[in-house]
Parts: sequence; C-alpha cells; structure tokens
Amino acid sequence: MKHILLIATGGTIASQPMAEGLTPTLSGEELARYVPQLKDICTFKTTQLMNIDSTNMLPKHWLQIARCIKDAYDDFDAFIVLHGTDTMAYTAAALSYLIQNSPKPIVLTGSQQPMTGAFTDAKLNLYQAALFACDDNSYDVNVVFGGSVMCGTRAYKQKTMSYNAFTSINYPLIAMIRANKIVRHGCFDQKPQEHRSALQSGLSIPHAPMASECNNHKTAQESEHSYVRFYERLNNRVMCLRLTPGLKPNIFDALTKDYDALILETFGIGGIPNSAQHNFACALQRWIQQGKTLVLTTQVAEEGLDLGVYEVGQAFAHNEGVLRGADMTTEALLAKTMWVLGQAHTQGEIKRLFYTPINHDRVQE
Ligand SMILES: NC(=O)C[C@H](N)C(=O)O
Repeated sequence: MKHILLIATGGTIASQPMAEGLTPTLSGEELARYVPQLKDICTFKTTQLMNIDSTNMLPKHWLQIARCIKDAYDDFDAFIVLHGTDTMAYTAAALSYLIQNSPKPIVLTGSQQPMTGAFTDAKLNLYQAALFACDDNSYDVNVVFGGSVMCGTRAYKQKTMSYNAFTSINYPLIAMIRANKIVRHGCFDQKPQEHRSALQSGLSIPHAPMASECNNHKTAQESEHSYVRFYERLNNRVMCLRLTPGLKPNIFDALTKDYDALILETFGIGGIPNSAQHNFACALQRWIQQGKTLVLTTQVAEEGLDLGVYEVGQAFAHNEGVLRGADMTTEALLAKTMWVLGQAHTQGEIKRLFYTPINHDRVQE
C-alpha cells in the first residue's frame, strides 16, 4: 500500500458553522476519520501546517507547504494538500514551480461544503484525491476536485457553489475519476520513464540542488539531474491588474514603490487602450524602463493572448520588455512571475525561465 502524507491547511472542508460564519476548526486527523475508506487504499499520516480560510493564504504559506513536502519527501509515496478552494489554483500553481519534476504525486483538494455537512462533497473529494495519489501513473502537482483531475498550473475556480467548481483552462484534464475508477486522458496514461527510474532507485532519490545551492551562473533548471527539484525563493512584489474601461494610465506610477512586476489583464485577445484620452503606451513603457517586469495576459478565461491581431495590441506584440502570458492562467502567471523573480537576476534569465514550460503551464510558442 502507498504511504501518504495528508497536509491539512484549513478551508471549507475543515470548517464548521459559527456565529461569524464558516470557520476552519477541524484538524487533518479529524477530517481523515470521516473517510474510513482511506484505510482500504493507503496508509497515511497527517500534519497540520495551519488552519485558515484560503482567503488568508500568503506566498509564505506556499513556501511552508513546499518545505514540508521537501522534508518528508523520502518518507512518503505521495502528498495530499487539503486546502480552501478560493485560492487553491494559486497554491497549486505555486507548488508546481516550487517543486518541479516530482515523480511522486502532490495532490490538492478541498470541498465546497464542510466535511460535517449533510450533503458534503468533501468525502468523495478526499477519497478520490487519495485514489489518484496512490495510482502508479500519477506524478507532479495536480488538483483533484469534483471528479476531475487538473494539472496544477491549469486549474481555475469557475463556480462559487457547485461541486464541479474547477475547470482546466486551455489544457486537457489529466483524468476523470468516476466513483473509484481513474479514466486518464490518453497522453497522461503512463508515468514518464525518467520518473519510473527515479522511483526504482528507492529512498536514495538525489534531490537536485536548490536554486540557492547552485553557482551563480547555473540555475537549478540547468542541473543535470532529472529528479525532483525544490525551490525556496519567491519574490512576492508581484501584482495583477485588470484593465477596465476608464482606468487611468497613471495607476502604474502609484504601484512602482511596492511592486517589481505587474501582470496586466488586457481586453479580449490583447487590447490595450490607445485613444487620445486614455493611452497606456507611455505609462507602460515608463514601467519597463524602470527595470520592472511587465507581463501581458487576457482577462478572458479561455484561449489566451495574441497581441498581434488588433491595432490596439500591436504596439506591444514585439516589445522586448514585455513578457507574454500566452495561454497561461492568471493564477499560474502570478506564481510563475514570483518564482522567476525569486531565481533570476538578469533580464535574459527572467525571460528564459518565464518562457520555459513547467508542469504544462503554457504551450510552446
Ligand atoms: N470552499 C472553500 O474552501 C472556500 C473557503 N472560503 C476557502 O477558500 O477556504
């Protein structure tokens, strides 16, 4: 039987009704007791890192979860992170960058209704997360929710109440889970050979060096190991801004003090106002000239960005100072930009890391 570490962090799954509203109170150990069927498919230990509504998750918590998995990596076959749904997509993306190339699966799940609720989805989500975590062909960071398995960089919360709250954006589902059967999407039906070999070498999986342990010019990305890589640094001076009709271009000047990078959600396939009254070109150029990072993406959930299509985007299509989000989710862009700026020191390095696909986060341009 596979041995799993259940990492509890709070969320609705752990919440109970209080006078102030739903509040996380149940521990991971208590949650597991509600699903006795877990014992039929795995052995497990629980650990409680925090017990918070995911509204209060911060980048330092992502680092804490990644560190917990790193420290326990050799002792378990898989990891389940119990998490609130509201920011689960951000955490799943962040873990995809902080823990790369993992032959052991890391699965996030949670629920729309508390574990103690009469019609809860929590039991099935936890059970199916364990089922997927125990499967020999699972690896890397995934979200299991409402019978869908999504890549950690592609998950998106699209519903506030329904049980099928998550969807995979611009990328196929890894699998569907019907009751206790995993139905994999064709290209995800086999764990890659490099991961199999790594696992066959048993407990002595040589973790690749942390980025901070690599010499200055060689990032962990370039390490010759094909094994799991853990990272410990994020730059959280990154923010997202959605363009809205009438937004004033001088907004960026107000952001320069607190932020190193801006992810701008443009209109449609890539429209940025350029009328005489509202022209963003100068303001954005000023941002770039200060040495700051500018990532352009779309505020439309599906199908991604192409700045070359319209006159209102073309000025940025070939701008060397702009990073293009392509078909990535905003959640993944935020986490990736924090990770990239945590590792890279030159514009060239930033660009190279940003455009390198990680855990299927973007299609190669
Ligand atoms: N369904 C949930 O888990 C929502 C909750 N507010 C959270 O994100 O922690």
